[in-house]
Amino acid sequence: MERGTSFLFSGTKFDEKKFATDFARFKDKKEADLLEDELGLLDSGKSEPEPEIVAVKKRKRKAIVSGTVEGFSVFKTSSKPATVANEQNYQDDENGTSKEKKELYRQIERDALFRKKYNIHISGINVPSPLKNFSELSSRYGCESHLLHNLAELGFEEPTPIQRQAIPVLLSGRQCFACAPTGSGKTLAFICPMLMKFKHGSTNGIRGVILCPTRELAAQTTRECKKMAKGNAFRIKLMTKELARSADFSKLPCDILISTPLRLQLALRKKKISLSRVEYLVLDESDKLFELGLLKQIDSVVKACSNPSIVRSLFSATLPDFVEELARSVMPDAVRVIIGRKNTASESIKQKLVFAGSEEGKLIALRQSFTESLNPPVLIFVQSKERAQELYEEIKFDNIRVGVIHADLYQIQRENAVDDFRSGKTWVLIATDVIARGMDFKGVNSVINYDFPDSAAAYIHRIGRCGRAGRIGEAITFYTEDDIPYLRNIANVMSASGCEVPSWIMALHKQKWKKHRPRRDSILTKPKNDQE
Ligand SMILES: Nc1ncnc2c1ncn2[C@@H]1O[C@H](COP(=O)(O)OP(=O)(O)OP(=O)(O)O)[C@@H](O)[C@H]1O
Repeated sequence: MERGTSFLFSGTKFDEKKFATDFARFKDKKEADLLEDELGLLDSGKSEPEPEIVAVKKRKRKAIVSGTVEGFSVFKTSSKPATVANEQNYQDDENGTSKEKKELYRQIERDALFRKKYNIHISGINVPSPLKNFSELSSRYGCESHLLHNLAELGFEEPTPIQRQAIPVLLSGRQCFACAPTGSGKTLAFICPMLMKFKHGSTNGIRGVILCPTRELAAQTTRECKKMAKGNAFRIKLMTKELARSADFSKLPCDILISTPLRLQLALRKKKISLSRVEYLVLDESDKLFELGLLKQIDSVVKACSNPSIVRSLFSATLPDFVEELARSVMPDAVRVIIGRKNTASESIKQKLVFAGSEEGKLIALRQSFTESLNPPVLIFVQSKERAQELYEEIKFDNIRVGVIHADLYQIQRENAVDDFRSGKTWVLIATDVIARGMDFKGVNSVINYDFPDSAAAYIHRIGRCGRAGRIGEAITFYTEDDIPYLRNIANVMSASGCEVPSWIMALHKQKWKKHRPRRDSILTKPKNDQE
């Protein structure tokens, strides 16, 4: 094993005393304070030149997922870009005077420079200017004052790059697919235009739907949406199991519904919900939602959202070619917004690979780092529910406040695991990929990939639980002999985000990656019955 695994947890000695201080830090530090710390976010982007109004590049791409997806044809009916009264139109005006034309070109130039500064790359015609600041929400779009007040209360002083561009795009009634690094504020980028467009709560049926791949993420997004809507009588509902099974939405006022695809599909089957008035549909973590297991559910939701002027958007930190291809084919006029480079990890995360030799080696390395130094909160990812439980059983008596979360737990246990970790009651959370996407735990210092991730996207999302909103984070990935063929794939992500990778790893062949989940020896050091 590599010497000194514990150096990876740069920081404090792991003893009871230290626990007390840090525990207080997690518990007592108010969210607003934390957010204030996070405002360095905007200066981090490196510019990469790209022409401003770019025709869709003709690229050789991989074949799209086979099989037709009926509901997606619905996209085609509503993809005409809306005319925006309040927005500059870049199209050449035949009758325009040369003075007006000159001003238009100047504006295009100013926008191009501004986008370059914030590493914003766009494709599409007539893309609205990015936001210079949040007050433009009211000067350009007539944003209600309570919304600006809520932004200020949350400590959001400046829009992040994705917010600067995606908000005007969606407010202009344009469909959009957006890719921006983990922790870069995508949630607000799709919530804000919805709340602005809806203005007030109404009893006319559901107007906005946000789909998230997991219940935990749906619950978090609901909470964020409510925070932003504070002071206005919006009905923002999380689709719970009970609501999906028995609620009659014709009698249940709801403006914005946040759900997993499965629960919404269940409710649609019961025929107690209508999505025909939905004006905004967001597919968050869209590449995950487009995986084969969820595609049918997504399809039935898309079909049910039959309003011809609906605005659909796709958001994720990873946008594989097949998703982009699918999105392009069904939303031909959509604006594409990419922040930085596609499919890269956040640059504020220090990433390391550690050879652990064997399963036993991993456990020794983990224990060693716990006893020598630990900088909680720490998230540990493993490849299966069984292994999550095993690792939990192994370290729960190690004088560490540890929790576990995976899909085999009851809903209440999952909720408690998340709440305990958020509040600082637990310091280490062992998890499967169920919380790898979208979860925003404030101040996670380290992510440990105890088991090698099964794809480059999984890696990017897992480690993206730290280093959020401009903070720094540390990601450690254990590997064994079984994982070596896939090292290069992770190494590429690491080097693309500026981390050093040993040259022998960069010299390895890139393996074609099919979900890498090798059979691994049990983590348990004692037979199951001997574990208390
Ligand atoms: N304008 C802003 N200024 C400061 N902080 C912000 C701003 N917008 C969002 N944040 C904060 O940044 C953090 C990350 O935001 P968010 O969860 O939306 O990231 P994300 O891009 O969706 O990440 P992921 O890809 O992991 O889902 C949150 O804590 C959020 O409150």
